[in-house]
Amino acid sequence: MKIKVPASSANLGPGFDSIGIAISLYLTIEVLGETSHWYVDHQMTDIPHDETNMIVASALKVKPDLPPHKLRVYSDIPLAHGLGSSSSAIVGGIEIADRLGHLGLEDHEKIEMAAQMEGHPDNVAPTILGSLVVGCKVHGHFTAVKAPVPPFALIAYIPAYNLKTSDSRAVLPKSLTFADAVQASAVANTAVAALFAQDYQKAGELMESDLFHERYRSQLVPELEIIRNVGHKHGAIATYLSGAGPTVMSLVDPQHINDFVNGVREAGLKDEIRRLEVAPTGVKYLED
Ligand SMILES: Nc1ncnc2c1ncn2[C@@H]1O[C@H](COP(=O)(O)OP(=O)(O)O)[C@@H](O)[C@H]1O
Ligand SMILES: N[C@@H](CCOP(=O)(O)O)C(=O)O
Repeated sequence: MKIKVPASSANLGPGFDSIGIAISLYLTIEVLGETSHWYVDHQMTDIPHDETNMIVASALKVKPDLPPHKLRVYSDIPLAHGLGSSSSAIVGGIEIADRLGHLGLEDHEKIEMAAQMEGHPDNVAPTILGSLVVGCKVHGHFTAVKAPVPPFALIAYIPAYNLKTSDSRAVLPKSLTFADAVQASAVANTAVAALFAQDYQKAGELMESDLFHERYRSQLVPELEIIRNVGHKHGAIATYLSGAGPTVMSLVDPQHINDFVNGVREAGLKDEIRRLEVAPTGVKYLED
């Protein structure tokens, strides 16, 4: 059995810890036979091969008595780059528990479990449901709603350096004043309304007006402001910090992709640029 899990790009600017989009990079997990102990065969550096591996640990949180198996893992999701690798690992683990344990979990139950493990639903909800999802925690439980997908190309600038989510969260303030929280959530609310209304000029402007996290994190990812400025001249409707960074994501008019990419290169940025698609479906189970 095989499990295919998309990556995700969270926040979309002001939707901090709430909004995310599933994208066309994948974690693939092959579940091989039963063994005496869990073993994860993979080529990633500094990632455990035993039951402490995040995929196995997540599966065991859901069903502690799962019999040990050998897994083979392939991934084209860069680790610690703001493209949701840890959420994909968690969601993959939950799917293993569901399939091997014959649990018959519904999507909303998977979202609840995954978001409880990750702490927020913005990566795990699109990874489970596919496409663009808005979610939150209310009365201790997670809930999520699919939103229309903007018809723009997703162009990711993926810096070579890593940035762990925990390090990027460490620069955020512990609290906001009441007035700042009201203003930041009003921007986010209006951005979501513009996405549902498919008013992309307004949505783009509001996606670039986050007040929750980007201003604190831009010191860690100087490429954000540079690419945002390129986008204003070369056909992007919005540029935001993908997840906790360092990937910078731009929504670009498909007719202007070459202009935009040339603009990024002319601005002196030399790391990887990838055109990604929105993944319309979330985690998938494939018989073989
Ligand atoms: N395929 C995987 N298998 C096991 N652990 C993984 C996998 N992908 C990610 N992780 C774990 O998640 C960590 C990266 O998480 P994080 O810092 O939140 O960055 P990201 O933005 O990529 O989610 C890795 O160091 C590793 O511990
Ligand atoms: N809302 C979180 C999202 C983290 O996403 P990741 O892809 O960097 O794990 C945050 O901004 O910290």
